[in-house]
Amino acid sequence: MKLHGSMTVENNTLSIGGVSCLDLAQKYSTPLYVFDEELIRNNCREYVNYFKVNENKNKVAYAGKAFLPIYMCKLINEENLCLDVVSGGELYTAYKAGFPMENILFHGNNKTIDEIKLGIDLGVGRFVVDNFYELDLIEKICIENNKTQKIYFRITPGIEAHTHDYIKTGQIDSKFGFTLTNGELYDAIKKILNYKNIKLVGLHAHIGSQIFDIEPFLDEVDIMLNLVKEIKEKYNVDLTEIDLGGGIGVYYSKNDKPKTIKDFCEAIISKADETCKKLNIELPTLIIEPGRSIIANAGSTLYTVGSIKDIKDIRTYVSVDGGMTDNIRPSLYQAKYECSVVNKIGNNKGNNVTIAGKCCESGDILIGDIDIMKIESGDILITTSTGAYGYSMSSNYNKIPKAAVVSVINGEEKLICKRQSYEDLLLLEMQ
Ligand SMILES: Cc1ncc(COP(=O)(O)O)c(C=O)c1O
Ligand SMILES: N[C@@H](CCCC[NH3+])C(=O)O
Repeated sequence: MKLHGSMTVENNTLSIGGVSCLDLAQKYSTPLYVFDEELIRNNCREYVNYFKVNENKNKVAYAGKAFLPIYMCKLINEENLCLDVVSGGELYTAYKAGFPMENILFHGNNKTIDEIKLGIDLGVGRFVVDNFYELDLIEKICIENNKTQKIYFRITPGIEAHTHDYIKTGQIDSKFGFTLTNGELYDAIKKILNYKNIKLVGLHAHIGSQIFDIEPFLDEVDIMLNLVKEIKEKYNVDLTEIDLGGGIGVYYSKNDKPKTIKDFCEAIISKADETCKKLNIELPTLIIEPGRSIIANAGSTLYTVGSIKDIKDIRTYVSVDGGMTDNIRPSLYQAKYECSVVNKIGNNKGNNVTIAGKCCESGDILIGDIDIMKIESGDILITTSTGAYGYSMSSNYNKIPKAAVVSVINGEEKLICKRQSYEDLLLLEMQ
C-alpha cells in the first residue's frame, strides 16, 4: 500500500495526520472515512499556485460531486477555490455553509425548474447551460424575476479520452452539452443574441474523469480557443472565460502512473499562452474543475474484518463491515484499490485474498485477489484513495447506515459527518 500525505507508520501501526488509525476505529467505530486535511489543503494550494489563480486571475472550481459536506465548502472557500455544483442539493449545502454564491458554477444536463429558480434566486455566479430547454427556462425565469444571469455553454468537443466508458464525456455520442459538429452550438449562440436577461461569457467542456494523459486536455484547449476566435468573428460575441472541466487522474493502485498537479497545470497554461499568440487573441480567464485530484488520495476507509471464508485451492474471502454501500466504484467501474491491516504495516505478505463487502450481492467485492499480510477476524483494514466519489456515491442499500466521516490534522481529529443510526434510516418513512 502506498502511503499518501501525512500517513506515517510507527511500531507497524498506521497514523494519519498524527492520529492512530486504531484509535480512530475504536473511538468512532467502523466503517469510517478518514480525511487528511493537510493533504486536501496542499492539493488546493498546488492548483491555486500552478494554475495561476492570483497571477493570471484564472479560477479553480472544486467539483463538489467528489465529496461535499459543509466542511469541504468551508475549506475550499478558505483556500480561495470556486465551487462546481451539479444539483439543488449541492447548491443548498454550499448556501448553508455560507459559500459565496458568486463563486459557484451550476452544472447539470437536466436542471429542474426548481433548481434553476433556486440558482437564480441565490445568485450563483455562472450557469453552465447544457441544452436549449435549459436556455429558454433560464431566460423566462430571469424575466419573471427581473434578474440577469451570466452563463457558459457546455460543448461536447469530440475528444475521446482514454478512461472507463462510464466516465467519458467529451465524445460526440454523449448526453452532455451542445454538439460542435452538427451546428447546435452556433444555433444556441444565434438564439442568445436576442435574449435580454442572459449574458453568455464563456464556454465549458469536460472530456472525462480519471485521465492520465495530458495530451487530450491540450487538444481541448486548442478547440476551445479556436472557438473563441471563430465566435468573435462570426457573431461579435466576446467569450472571456474558458472552463476546461475536471482535473487529472490519480493513483489508486500500482498500475496507475498519474502526472503531478504541477505538470498538468503548467502544460495547460503554456498551451493556452501559445495558442492565443498563434491565433492573435487575448488570453481568456481559464477555469478548471478538479474533484478527484484534490480529494481522492486524502481519504481512506477503515473497516473491521469479520468472517473469513477459505475455499481450499480456490479463493479466500475476507469480509468487512462495509462494501459497495460506502464504495460503489469497484462494482461500478471495476476500480482497483489497495489495502492493508493498520497495525501490521510492514508484516510479510504472501497471502492472496479477496476483500468482500457485506451486501447481499455477489458483485460486492472491494478488492479482488490482493497479496497481503495475514489477516484475522477483528483486524482493522484500511483501503486508501477512497476520498473521491466514495461518500458522495454511498447508499443505504440493504438498509446499511452511512458511515461516519472524520478529518485529521496535527494530531487531532474532527467529526465531519455523523454515522447514520437505524432511527435515521426511518426518518422519511411514515410510521
Ligand atoms: C463537469 C465536470 N466537471 C468536473 C468533474 C470532476 O472531474 P474529476 O473528479 O476527474 O476532476 C466532473 C466529473 O467527471 C464533471 O463531470
Ligand atoms: N463518479 C465517477 C466520476 C465521474 C463523475 C463526474 N462526471 C468516479 O467515481 O470515478
